[in-house]
Formats: sequence, structure tokens, C-alpha cells
Amino acid sequence: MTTLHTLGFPRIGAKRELKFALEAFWQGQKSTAELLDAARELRQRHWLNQKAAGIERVPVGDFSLYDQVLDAQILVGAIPKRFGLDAAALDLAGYFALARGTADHPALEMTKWFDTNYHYLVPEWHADIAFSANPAPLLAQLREAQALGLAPKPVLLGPLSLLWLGKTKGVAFDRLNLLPGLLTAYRDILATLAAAGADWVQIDEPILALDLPADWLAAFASAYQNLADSPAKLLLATYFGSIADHAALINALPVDGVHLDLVRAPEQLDALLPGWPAGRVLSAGLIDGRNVWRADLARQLARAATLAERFGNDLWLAPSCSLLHVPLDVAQETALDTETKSWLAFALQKLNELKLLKRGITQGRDAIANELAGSDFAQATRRQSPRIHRADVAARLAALPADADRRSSPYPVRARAQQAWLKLPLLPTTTIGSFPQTAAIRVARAAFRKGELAAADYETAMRAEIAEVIRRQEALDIDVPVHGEAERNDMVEYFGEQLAGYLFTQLGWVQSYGSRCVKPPIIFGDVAREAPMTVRWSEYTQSLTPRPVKGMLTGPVTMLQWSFVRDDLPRAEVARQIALALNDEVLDLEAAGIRVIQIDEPAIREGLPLKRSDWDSYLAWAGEAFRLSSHRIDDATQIHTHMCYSEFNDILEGVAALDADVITIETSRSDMELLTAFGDFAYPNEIGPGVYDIHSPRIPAEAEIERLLTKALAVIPAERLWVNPDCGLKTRDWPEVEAALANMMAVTKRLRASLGNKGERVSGRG
Ligand SMILES: CN1c2c(nc(N)[nH]c2=O)NC[C@@H]1CNc1ccc(C(=O)N[C@@H](CCC(=O)N[C@@H](CCC(=O)N[C@@H](CCC(=O)O)C(=O)O)C(=O)O)C(=O)O)cc1
Ligand SMILES: N[C@@H](CCS)C(=O)O
Ligand SMILES: [Zn+2]
Repeated sequence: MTTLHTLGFPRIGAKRELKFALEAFWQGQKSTAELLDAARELRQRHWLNQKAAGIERVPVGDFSLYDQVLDAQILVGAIPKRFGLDAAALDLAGYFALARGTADHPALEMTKWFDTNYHYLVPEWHADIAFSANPAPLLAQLREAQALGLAPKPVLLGPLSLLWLGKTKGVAFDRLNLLPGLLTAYRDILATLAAAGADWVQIDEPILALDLPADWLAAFASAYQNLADSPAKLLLATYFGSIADHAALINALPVDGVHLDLVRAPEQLDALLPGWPAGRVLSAGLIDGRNVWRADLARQLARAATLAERFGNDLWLAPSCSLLHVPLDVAQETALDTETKSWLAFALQKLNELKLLKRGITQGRDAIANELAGSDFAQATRRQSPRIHRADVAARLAALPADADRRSSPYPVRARAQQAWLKLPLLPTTTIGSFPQTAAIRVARAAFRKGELAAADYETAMRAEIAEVIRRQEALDIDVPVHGEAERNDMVEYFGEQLAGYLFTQLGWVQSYGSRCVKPPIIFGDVAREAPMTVRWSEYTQSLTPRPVKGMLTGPVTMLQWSFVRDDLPRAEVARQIALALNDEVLDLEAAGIRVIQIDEPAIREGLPLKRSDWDSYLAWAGEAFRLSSHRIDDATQIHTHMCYSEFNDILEGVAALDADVITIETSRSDMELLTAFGDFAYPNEIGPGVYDIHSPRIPAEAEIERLLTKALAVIPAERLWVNPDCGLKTRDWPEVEAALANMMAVTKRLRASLGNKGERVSGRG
């Protein structure tokens, strides 16, 4: 009979219990035992949720106190020497030192998990690293699940993906040299898990969805040959894309089962099935683990039934990938109308969809006739809903001139017009937008939302916050201040709430990194701006200072990437709709006298398709959408953009093609590595490489900032260099922010003096 399983489950908790337990622990308000209890309680609740929904093999090892890739590093004893910690004796202080850094040790670098908004901690590979199996924490969780009478399936990040996702440090070397030692650790771990009763182990190798070099593909064959005598059966899990290009390799691997993402890449079955080894389990990922739309049950049942005919007991059904990337339970959403709710499925609803598919296969269609009718009805109402299609949006897009995404003049001309009024000093300073989202701000917003604080009082509180933010930036002498984003719950959700075509949830939390979560809004229909969204806040801010205030918007690609997007329209088309809505806002800001405007695009790299063959078309429409958002603005209005948390080396031309006047970009955690590439490529416009990492509570010393800025000056002409932190400061507290920015300003002023030009920049006049 078909087996139901999941690859991973959300771990933060319906009410973000894990977040609050972690943050209380970090603040010394919860003991180690209390934090571990909270974690155990969540794990058990989630396993039981899955069991109740008919999931027969629950995952173990998908839960983490911070990040599953960090846990995978600890599991194989791969802790960078610089921390001076022993994996086998790691306590919580050590664990969080790796994740969050300490006064002496910067945290592990953090970057995006494939094309998701989840961030993982990047392994640091040294040529002399000695791996050793450290299975005790995973084993303890396995026993917890067994004690609940469950049939758990441990989940490991596979050896090749773990190596690939890390970065080499020190003298350059080939990461594949580390494979033999790493495999010894995996063999030990598999033996220990099997001895503890795990008959199946899931090994995730998501890098198989990428274009891999030949030596890495060859390493898959040898690595899995090495693990072939594993006493536990191995389920090789792939997701986020097709592995069809590697069909022959995959079919020859000595593994007992393979999971395929049949939502993202349904066509890969045709490539894989002809050579599928007899007796190998197919885990069919039929339910979308990356989006929130209710499955078309009839369609999925037809697919599942065909597979069941061929595979019989060797068919497993699952979501397409871990459910980490979707919210937990749509039933908790009390503010959504019944029709809208009927279109949606969060993690718990997706489990139910799997259960229905199994019932349909084993007992026949009639056994789920009502549910099939319900699903058909929901698909039909969604397709036909008048709330989804807007003729005005379509007409406006159709009427755009061919050059709507071009500024009227090239950058050098614009730079002159901008410097003429901005009169900025050399190495102008700015921040990325947000200032600390203090408890007071969030409490005020929570009260406002509950109706306990009147709109006017909320407005007054936010204005007071803005005034304070301006006062502090003036005291620091920052050249281009911002309003601080106090009024925003989140840089995407905030805009989603104000745009037509978007829905938002009350409890639709998805983990972004560590304890930090986001509530991605849901794009369900055509997007349009109903009314100005940020203008009054920016206008007010400008009234407080003679300095040029930078207005702050989230760009179309990021609005798309960090939302759940409708699946009935190409993403490019949705991006164009958002771009026009933002263009309305840009023009209104400009008219209101806000003539420096940042259009954040931190997610542009994350949205890059996993296969290189799809890159050009993505970069073309993403770039067009970005540029379209500043359609028709004046040369003298300076457009900034900002990007963070990604490797940008691959897409420098695409980044340059956005033609923003200034880009502020995260670089400090990677020690300005990116800048070398920007220098080689001769990035044409202005650039502000982040001079310190804002995701760590560490205050960067002046010497550190100076070292990074000096490195930047070696590759970027001083006339085009800006000085700023890596990203927004919303997660930090004020003492840290003021100390860090004061150091940044002191270094900048020293460097300006040493560059011998304390007056206006000359760049724009060249
Ligand atoms: C820049 N980043 C972002 C990403 N994705 C986004 N959608 N947004 C981003 O900004 N991806 C990449 C990075 C990831 N970085 C971060 C950084 C910080 C957070 C974060 O702090 N998230 C908050 C939740 C933010 C939010 O929605 N706040 C709301 C609700 C606040 C709240 O919890 N209120 C309480 C009451 C008040 C209290 O007691 O504190 C309540 O309602 O119960 C708001 O401000 O109104 C987090 O807490 O995790 C995310 C990604
Ligand atoms: N303007 C945003 C960008 C974050 S990527 C902020 O400062 O938080
Ligand atoms: Zn950022």
C-alpha cells in the first residue's frame, strides 16, 4: 500500500512559540531546560499533527533550534576551528555562538537556501578539517519520536549538498577533496541510526536540481557507492527542480528510493521512469510545498493513481519539498472570507490532501467523492472570480511604450543632475532604511490592529519615532537620512496590505532565519495601487530635516519573490503589474519633493532560476520590472537599490542592467569578496558595499570598517563609493546601532580627509 510521508515540517509553531522561547533564552529570561522543553513540545506536537493526518513516516532531524544546515555541520563534527569548540561537547552557548557570533567571533555567514526566502548558515571548509560523526542529538530526537509510537524517518542533508553549500576558507582547494573523510562520518551516522531502529533514512541532495560540474556528478556515483552497504535503506530526496539531466546517473545509484518534486518539474518523470530500477521506491512530490494554493485533487488523484498502478507498494506520496516554506494552518485565519479560504492550503491542509489522495487510490474515487467535488468547486470559483481580473490593469500594461523601462538619460548625465542639488561629500553615508523595530513600536502596532489604539494615536506614535530617528541620524551626521520604517510590519507585507490583488494572513508565519519570521502576503489577483502608500510618511520626514531624505519602497521582484504568487499567470506578468503600482508611488514621492528613492531588491538573486538556461529570460523580465517602476522620473531624482544575503557574482551584468544610480549591497560577511568581481566587471554606477554585518549583535570596530572600506577603495573609484551598513537595522537595538554607525562615520571622515577632498564629489561632473 502507498506510504505517506513528509520531507520536513514547519518548526516555529502556530504562534511562533519557538521564536519566543529562543529570544527569551537569549535575553536570559529562560533557562536551557526551559528552551529545550519548548523545543521538545513543538517537535512532538508537530509529529502528532502529522500522525493525525495519516502521515506514516514522520521526519526526524528537520527540527532545529536555529538552522538545519548548521545542525548538519555539527552532526559531522565540522565546526570551524576559529570558534575553538568541540562538536561532541557543544552546549547551547556554543551552538548559538556559531549561529549568531560573539564579541570575538563573527557568526557563520548566512545565505539563501536555493530560491527560497529561508537563510542557512554557510559551512566553512578548511583543507585540514577532520570530520567525525556526532549523532547523539539526532539520536535523541529519533528516540523521542519512537517513544510516541511513531515510525520516524531521520533526515540528513546529503554529503554532496553539504559540501557544495559550504565555502572554502584559507588556501584555495577543491571541496571534493573533503569527501572521503566526510563519507566516513556519514557511514558511522547511518550505522548508528539503523542500530537505533531507523529502517529508512532520507538523504537530501537538493543540489541535484542545479547544473552540476562533471566532477561533482561523478562524485555522486562514488559517494553513494561508498554508502551502498548502509544498514538503513536510503531515500534520496531531490526538490525545487528537475533532475532529468542526471537521469542515467540517478537510476544507477545504489539507493532504495528517490523523491522527485513533481510540482516544480512534473516532466522529469518521463526522463527517469524508463530506467527506474525494479524495487526502488518512488516518492512522488505531488502536493506543492512552496505555495499555498489548494491542490486540484482530481488532477493529482489521476497522477497518483497512474503511479500506483506501476509502483504498487513502492509508491510513496509526499509534498514536493519540506513544508518549512509554507505557513501551518489556514483554519486559524479568522479574517479571510470563506471563499478565499477555500482556495488555500497551508501545511496541515496539505497533509489532508495527501491523505485524500491515498484514500482515493486505495478505496477508489467514490470514497472521496465529496472532497473531489469540493476541490473542483474551489478551482472553478477561483478561475471565475471577478475579484481576480481587472481590465484597467491589463489596459495600462498594454498601452506602455516600448521604452517605458528606460530612464531619459544615461547615468553620467543623471549623476551630474543629481550631484548639482544633492551636493554630497565624497564617500556619502546612508543606511539601508530600517532602524530598530523596538518593542514599543510593535506593541503600539499590535494595539492599533486590535482596535485598542486609535488610528490618530498610532500615527502620532510613529511620527514621534520618525522624529527621533531623524534626530539621531543628524547627530551622527549621516548625509542621506531615512525615516526608519517604524510604521512597517515588514517590507513586503506592508505594501501587500495596501495593494489591490493581495491577501494577507494573521498567523501565516514562515521562518526566514533563526527566530525571525515573515508572513508572506498572497497575490491572488491583478495588482494595482489604490492610493499613495508611503508619501505622507516621507513628506513628514523631509519636513524635519534639510538633508535629502531617502524614500523607501520594496521593488517588484522582491514583492513577487517574498509573496505567495498566483499560479494562473506568468510571474513576469505579475511583476509588471507590481512595477506599475510602484511607479505610481515613485512619481508621487518625486512630486512631494522626495528625490532620492530606494527601490529595494534584496530578492533579485534568490529569484534566479536554478538552471542557467533559464537565467537570461528571468534577468530580462526582472530587470524590466525594476526599471519600469521608475518610469517617467526626472534625471535629477536619484534611484537607489539595495541587495543582500546572496552571491551576486553570477549576475553582475543583470544587477548593472537595473541602471539604479546607486546600489547598496551586502558584502561584509564575505569580506568584500563581491567587490573584486564588481571591480573586474567595472560596475558603471555608484555603489555602497556594506561595511558591517547587521545580523550580529557585535559592534564593528573602526579598524574592521576601515579595512573593508580600504579594500573597497582599491576596486571602486572614490567618486562612486558610498558608505553604509550591509542591510536594514530593524533587528538591532539602539545602543548597538548608534555605536556601530558612530564607528562607521568616524572611519568615513578619516578616509575623506586622507583622500584630500572634503568638499563636493566630482564624479557627476566628469
Ligand atoms: C530583509 N529580510 C526580509 C526578508 N523577507 C521579508 N519578507 N522581509 C524582510 O525584511 N527576507 C530576507 C531578510 C530576512 N530578515 C528578516 C529580518 C527580521 C525579520 C523580523 O524581525 N520578523 C519579525 C516579524 C515582523 C512582523 O511581521 N512584525 C509585525 C508583528 C510583530 C509582532 O510579533 N507583534 C506581536 C505584539 C508585539 C510584541 O509583543 O512584540 C504580536 O502581534 O503578537 C509588526 O511589526 O507589526 C519577527 O518577529 O520575526 C524577518 C526577516
Ligand atoms: N529597506 C529594508 C531593506 C532590507 S533588505 C530595511 O532597511 O530593512
Ligand atoms: Zn537587506
